[in-house]
Amino acid sequence: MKDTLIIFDTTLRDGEQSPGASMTQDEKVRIAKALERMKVDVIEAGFAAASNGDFAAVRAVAQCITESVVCSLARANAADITKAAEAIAPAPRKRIHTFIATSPIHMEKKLRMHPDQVVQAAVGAVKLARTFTDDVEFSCEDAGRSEPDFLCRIIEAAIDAGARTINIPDTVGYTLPHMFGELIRSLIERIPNAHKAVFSVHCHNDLGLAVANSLAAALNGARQIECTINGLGERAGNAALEEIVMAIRTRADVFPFDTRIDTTQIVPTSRLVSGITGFPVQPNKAIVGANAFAHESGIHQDGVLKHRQTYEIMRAEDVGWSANRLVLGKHSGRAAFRARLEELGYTFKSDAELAEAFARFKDLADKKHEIFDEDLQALVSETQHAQAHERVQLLELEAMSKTGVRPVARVALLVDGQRCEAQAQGDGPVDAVFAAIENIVKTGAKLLLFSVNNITTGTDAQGEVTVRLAREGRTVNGQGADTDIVIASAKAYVNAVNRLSAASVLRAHPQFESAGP
Ligand SMILES: CC(=O)SCCNC(=O)CCNC(=O)[C@H](O)C(C)(C)COP(=O)(O)OP(=O)(O)OC[C@H]1O[C@@H](n2cnc3c(N)ncnc32)[C@H](O)[C@@H]1OP(=O)(O)O
Ligand SMILES: CC(C)C(=O)C(=O)O
Repeated sequence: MKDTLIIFDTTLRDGEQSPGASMTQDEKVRIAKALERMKVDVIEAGFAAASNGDFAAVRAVAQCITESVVCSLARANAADITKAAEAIAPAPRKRIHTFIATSPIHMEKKLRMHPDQVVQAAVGAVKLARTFTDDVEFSCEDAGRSEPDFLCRIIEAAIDAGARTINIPDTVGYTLPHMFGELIRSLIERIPNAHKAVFSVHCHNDLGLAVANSLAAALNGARQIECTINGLGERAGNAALEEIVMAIRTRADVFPFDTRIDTTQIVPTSRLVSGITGFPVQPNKAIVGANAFAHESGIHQDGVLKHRQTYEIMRAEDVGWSANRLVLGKHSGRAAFRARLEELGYTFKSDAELAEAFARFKDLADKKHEIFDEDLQALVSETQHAQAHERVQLLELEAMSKTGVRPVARVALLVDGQRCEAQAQGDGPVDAVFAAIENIVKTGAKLLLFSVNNITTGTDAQGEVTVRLAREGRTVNGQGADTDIVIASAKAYVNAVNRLSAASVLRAHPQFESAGP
C-alpha cells in the first residue's frame, strides 16, 4: 500500500499573485469547484486579510466547497489569523496557514526582528490559530535560504505549539533538487517531534526547478506538495500541479506514494484557469500544452501508428485530452457535439447554453475545415463566460484597411438590450474597432495588454485574443476567439467591458449607464 501525497493547490492565492492574474469572486468559486472535482486535498482560497475582496472570495469558496479542505493564508499576527478564521468558518474542513520568514536576510532586512522574536511570533500565531481549528499549517518563508539549525529550532517550537503541517518553501526558487531533498531529509531526521506533523514543500520556479525540487523533497519524506494549475504564481510561478501529479503517476515505479487526483480533470481545469486569468498556456507546456500529445514528424507518427508507446509515456485521455483526432465539421449534429464536449469534461447547464455553443460551432465550421478540441474548448468557455456576464454583446463589425488610408471601423453593439452603432478611425483596424466600441460604451478604461495567440495551426486557425483593461484600480482580462483576429479582438474587448461591468466599476459610471443609440 502506497503513502498518499497531499496535493495543496494555491492557484487562488499564490497563483493570483502573478502580476495581472487577479480574479473576481465568482471566477475563484468556479476554479475552486473545478479543483474539488479534480479531488485536490487542500484549496488555498486566498489571503483573507489582504482586502475586503479577498476576504469575501475566501468566504465564498468556504461556503461552497465540502470535500476539499479550504485554507486561508495569514501572517504571524493576530489580526490576520482572526480574519482567516472568520473567512474559512463556513467550510466543513478548514485550515489556517500562518507563516513568517526565517532566513537571515528576511529577518534582518524585511521583518527587522531578532530570531528569538520570530520564534515567539510563530509560536503565538500557531497557538492562536489552533483556537479556531485543529488543522494549522506553519510555513518558514524563505526556508531555502534559512540556516538549518534555526529551521530545526522554529519548526520544533511550531509543532509543540500545535502545527500539524510544516511547510518548507523555497520562496525565491534558489535551491537545487539534491540540496533541497537533503534539507527535507535532515529536518525530518533531526527534529525530535517531526513525526507529529506532515512535512510540505512550496517551490518557486525562478530557475525552472520548482517541480524537480518538489519531487526531490517528496522522495526525501515530504508528504504534501503545494502547487498551482499551469504553474501560475509570483514571478516565474510555482510548481505546476499537472506536472507533479503526472510525474508521480507515470513513474509509479520510482515514487513510493500516489495522489488522489482525478487526472482526467487536469486539462479542463487548466483551460478554465487560462481563460479566466488571460494567461495562455504555451503550446509546448508539459501535459496541458496544445502540442503535449501531438506528433509532427513522420518517423514519430509512423512509430505511434504502429505502437503508441513508442513516443508516448502517458495517455492523452488520462489527463483530459482525446487520444484520437477529433473529426467534427459542418455536417455534425448536436448529439455528436455534446458527446465530444462531455468527453472533454464539459457539461451544459441548459439546452439554451448547448444551443448557443452549437450555433457558434456551426459558424466556426463554416469558416474552417477542421475543428480541433482546443477550438471546442475555446468556444465553450466563451459561451459559458458570455452567459455569465453579457451586458454588452457584439452584433456587427466592419473594418476597412487600405494602403495610404487610415483604417476605419464600424460596430453595432447590443447594450442592455438596445442596439447602438458607432464608427471610428484608428492606427490599425484593431485600434479603430476598439475606438468604435469605446464611442458606445465610454468606459474610459486604459488598455494594458493586447495579445493574440493562434489556438490551432494553419491560416484558418482560430486566433485567441486577450485584452487587459484597467479602470479605477480594477484590472480585468477579456478573451475572444475567432478565425478573424479583428473579430476576435472585438469579442475580447467586449468581454473585458462586461467584466468591468460585472465588477461594478461601470455601474457607477454615468456614461455607461446612458450608453444608447
Ligand atoms: C511569500 C509569499 O508569497 S507571502 C504572501 C504574499 N502575498 C501578499 O503579500 C498579498 C497580500 N498582501 C497584502 O495585501 C498586504 O501586503 C497586507 C494587507 C498583507 C499588508 O499590507 P500593509 O499593512 O500595508 O503592509 P506592507 O505590505 O506594506 O508590508 C508588510 C508588513 O508585514 C510584515 N510582515 C511580512 N510578513 C510577515 C509575517 N509573516 N508575519 C508578520 N508580519 C509580517 C512586514 O514586516 C511589514 O511590516 P511593517 O509594515 O511593520 O514593516
Ligand atoms: C507563504 C509561503 C508559503 C509562500 O508563498 C512562499 O514562501 O513562497
